[in-house]
Amino acid sequence: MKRLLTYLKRHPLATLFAPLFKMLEASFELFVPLVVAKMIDIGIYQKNAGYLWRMGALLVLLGIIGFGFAITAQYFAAKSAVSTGRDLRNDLFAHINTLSFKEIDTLGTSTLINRMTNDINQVQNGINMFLRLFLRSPFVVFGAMVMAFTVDAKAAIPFVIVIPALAVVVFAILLITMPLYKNVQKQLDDVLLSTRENLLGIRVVRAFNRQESEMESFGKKSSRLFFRQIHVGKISALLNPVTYVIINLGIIAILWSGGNQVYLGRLTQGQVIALINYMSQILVELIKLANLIILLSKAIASLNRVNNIFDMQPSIKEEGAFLASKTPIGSIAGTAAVEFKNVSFSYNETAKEVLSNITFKAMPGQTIGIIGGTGSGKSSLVNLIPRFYDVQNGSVEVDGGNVKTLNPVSIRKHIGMVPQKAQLFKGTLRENMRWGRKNATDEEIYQALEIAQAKEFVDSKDQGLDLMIEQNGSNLSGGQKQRLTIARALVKNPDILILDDSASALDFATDARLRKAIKQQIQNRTVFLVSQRVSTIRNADQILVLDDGTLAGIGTHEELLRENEVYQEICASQLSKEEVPYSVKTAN
Ligand SMILES: Nc1ncnc2c1ncn2[C@@H]1O[C@H](COP(=O)(O)OP(=O)(O)OP(=O)(O)O)[C@@H](O)[C@H]1O
Repeated sequence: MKRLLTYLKRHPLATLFAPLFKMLEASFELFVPLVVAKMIDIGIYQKNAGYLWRMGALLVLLGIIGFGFAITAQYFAAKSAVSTGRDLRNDLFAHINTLSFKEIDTLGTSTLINRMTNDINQVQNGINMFLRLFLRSPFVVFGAMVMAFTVDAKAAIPFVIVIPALAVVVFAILLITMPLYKNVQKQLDDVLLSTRENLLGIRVVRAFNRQESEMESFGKKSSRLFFRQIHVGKISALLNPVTYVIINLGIIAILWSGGNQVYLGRLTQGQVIALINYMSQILVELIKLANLIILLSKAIASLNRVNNIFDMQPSIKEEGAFLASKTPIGSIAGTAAVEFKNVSFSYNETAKEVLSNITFKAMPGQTIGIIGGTGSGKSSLVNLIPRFYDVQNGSVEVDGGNVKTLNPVSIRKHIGMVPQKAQLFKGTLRENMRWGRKNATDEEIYQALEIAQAKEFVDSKDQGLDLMIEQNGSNLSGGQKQRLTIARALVKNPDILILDDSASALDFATDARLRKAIKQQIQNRTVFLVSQRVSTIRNADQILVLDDGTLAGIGTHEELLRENEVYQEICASQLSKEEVPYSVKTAN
């Protein structure tokens, strides 16, 4: 709540004017029954047409002024709500961008998207309604009661009974329904998450012919939402009949006692009508208030979920010593570009270690091949170099500095990372290529495309660097995307290039040409080549063989082929017998 207040304070005028104008509108509304009473008692009773016209005009005037105030209040309430929503959304997006992968993995992307969209929208709607009604409704309820007493204290006694009775009913129903509405909201979350996951993975769903079972599972979640909504709806539906019964009993009481008073000449007919009108105003406002409370309870639940993300602190902060961006890595003679010293790592403290006791040195200009079975820890290992995660034991050093003491942004400036999943963004090819270096020239981009073996296919498209890339690169093939992501990393001209299985969708010939071009054209750069293919890493200066998170061997292709059983097994499954002359125990 405190956080929300600081956001509302950024728009003080709109936030104050909205309830203020709503109160002014309500004040005008409270005079209407009095004017109607006068019309009955004087205009109709005395058959005074002139008076009726004047009072009629006054009613129209009250209506126009009230309408003006209502529109102004609505404008300010919407302005405050929308501005607060925008600020919250921007700040939450910025905050999510500071979170480390550890937190993002824990929360999950779908949850984060939900917080950014649905939850902030709920908060926005809550603010809008709150500013419009939180002062107006209680003001009208008590104002109408006070006005009723000014009409006639004795005849207004039913108000003293009806208002508390109404309040008790409304709040009892709210008390029962509020937790139920929370459940509805939770289920709605579930449905939204499921929708998002299914639509993002629609190709996989179709490929596995899972439509039926996915529809069934979605149907179940959707039905659960339906039943929860119906259940809470049934209880909420009691609100209207019960409140109408109470109000009508109040009206009967007013009519009965008021009628007697009119008969005795102590009260006029107009005054009785005014009392009935005030009773109706109270009913309408109490129902509005109940709806406001329901909406607020949803908005508060959403606000709490947004706050949970705001309260989450990044485990890796953008602080620490700066790795000089102007001095290339490898300038200090004898210092390794990257060094792992007894590194052990797991994704969370309680989980099994994904990497255990890894020690190796990558000297500047060396190419390091990393090979191992699926899930052996190859991607996890390279993700530690740009400090995407922090290790639990040992240390990862870049250019002689422990990454834990270095500002992660400054480390990443030196690294060109090509992740396993090729990810491009909507925009032109040129915009995508400039992600690592804003001012890269077309010539530099073409040079990178050439090394990445992507120039030919870019040239085959008429638009060249203006080629429009759709969301997620959906208008490109898997291999084309991979080559473009490699080119994007090369445009950055990094000191350390990490290719995490980035050529898996390329044919062998293109893969070979790519490696040759990297070797010839990017010298003095340290390159990490992660692959499951022996052919990709066999010419590396050093090959790390990973087996279930441990370093099973380190050396050149020839050394490992001679001495390392795990490597021999991998080679035996991929290379010809002539290329693997050594005995392999479990070769296939
Ligand atoms: N974000 C994560 N959170 C939790 N566990 C993870 C995460 N990423 C990977 N793992 C686990 O860490 C282990 C190593 O995964 P990693 O991706 O490093 O293997 P890999 O050798 O690169 O596999 P592949 O060749 O299939 O890409 C696996 O058991 C995997 O389940």
